[in-house]
Amino acid sequence: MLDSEAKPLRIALAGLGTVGAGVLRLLETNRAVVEARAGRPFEVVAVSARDRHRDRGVDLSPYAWCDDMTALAERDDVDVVVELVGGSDGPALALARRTLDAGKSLVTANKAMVAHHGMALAEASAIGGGALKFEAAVAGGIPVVKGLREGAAANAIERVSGILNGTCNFILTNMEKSGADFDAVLSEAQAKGYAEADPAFDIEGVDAAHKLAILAAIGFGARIDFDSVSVTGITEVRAADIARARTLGFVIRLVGIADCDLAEDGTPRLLQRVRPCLVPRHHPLAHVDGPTNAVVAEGNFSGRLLFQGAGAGDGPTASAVVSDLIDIARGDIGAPFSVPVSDLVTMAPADPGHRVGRDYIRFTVRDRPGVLAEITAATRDANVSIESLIQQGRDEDGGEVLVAMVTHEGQERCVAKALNLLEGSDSLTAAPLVLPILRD
Ligand SMILES: NC(=O)C1=CN([C@@H]2O[C@H](COP(=O)(O)OP(=O)(O)OC[C@H]3O[C@@H](n4cnc5c(N)ncnc54)[C@H](O)[C@@H]3O)[C@@H](O)[C@H]2O)C=CC1
Ligand SMILES: N[C@@H](CC=O)C(=O)O
Ligand code: NA
Repeated sequence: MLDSEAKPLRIALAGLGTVGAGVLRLLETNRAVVEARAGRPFEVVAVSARDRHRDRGVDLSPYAWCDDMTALAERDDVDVVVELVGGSDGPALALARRTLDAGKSLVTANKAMVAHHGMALAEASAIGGGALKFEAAVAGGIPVVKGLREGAAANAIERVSGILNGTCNFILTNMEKSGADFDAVLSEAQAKGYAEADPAFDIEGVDAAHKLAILAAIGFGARIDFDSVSVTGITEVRAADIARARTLGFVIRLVGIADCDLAEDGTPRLLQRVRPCLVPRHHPLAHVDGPTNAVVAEGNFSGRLLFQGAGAGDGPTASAVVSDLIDIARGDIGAPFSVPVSDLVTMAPADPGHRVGRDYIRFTVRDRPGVLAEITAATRDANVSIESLIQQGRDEDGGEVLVAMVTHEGQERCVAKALNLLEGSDSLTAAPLVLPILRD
């Protein structure tokens, strides 16, 4: 219940784009419910963005305007700064550091900044005493940071995986359903506010990698290691791959997976990868469509946990930002990751070569005799066993055809060796595309 005598939570907001304007709208619409749950009034004191006069569909007149966003951190009338500007470095990072160094709390949706600087920010938060919260940074509106940090806290987490980028999922599912063109669907995702300011972060898989690195840190109690995430985006996936995958009983989704291996001396190693995968049609991730995200966490006592919901867009992301503000208003300023930053372990990256799995491999080849023999000689010499092979169509000009194969289970290093043997071959017109097949 709202205590009318309680001190208001005084908020400054930097960034008034898709998410920032969404936060102001949510606070206007849901003020009563938000304040009742927080037990305190919420007062937005000041705001900052690039353009004061842009029409955002929200009334900015009640709030002080700051041209210099980093000055928000110095204001005596502010308890918490909400950073919704974006960019791993630059003004967003300067604001975040100054906020935490001033002992104030920081709420951010900026996964790029948390993936690159999360450890330093967590240290600043521990020293200054302000909270560091970033629920909106991972899978938008899905309460997965809280879910892992609190709900699954009793478990050793064995694996975290999921569909972590709404833009890519929107593109892949639209290409699958309507045969739409990649660029047209990307423009639609941008218009709907799902994409990053630079959509290359989305389609090249980097945004999903940012989120995976954060989830891995929370799940495994490890220091964030963004640099060791192996990343492949969706730019090389063609409509023809989606069609062939469908024929074989799969859909294509961009999936991030983080799990552990034991090195020979028994120390745990971390494997983090983002790749377009073939997902069997009966798998729960195959039904995650449009901008929806889903995170699967495997706990040693809870079993498989599935978190699913809107991963992008103004409303869902604003919902996550304001839930962090409610936590801060209630006095929850606990460790931003699952344990205090000084207790997070450093995990070296694992070598994926010995991992066993099945792959879809698509070759783009010249339409001439002997090409298939060349490919199968390479797979034979690398000990890659082929389960099925489709060669379809012939270019009208007789130039290029696609050959798609699915392998039997085998070590990843064998597939890498086969591709190595084919490198530089005059029969291939482009680098082969390898899409792992997700297990159940
Ligand atoms: N759009 C979405 O669905 C989601 C976005 N996020 C994250 O939320 C953050 C904000 O994203 P959006 O609202 O989509 O971005 P946006 O591009 O719509 O808005 C960014 C805002 O920051 C301001 N800004 C940018 N650079 C500035 C600078 N140098 N000085 C002053 N103001 C500056 C812009 O004027 C604008 O008001 C990003 O970190 C993004 O990754 C997180 C989850 C979902
Ligand atoms: N660009 C991101 C926005 C949310 O994090 C996405 O598409 O998922
Ligand atoms: Na979230």
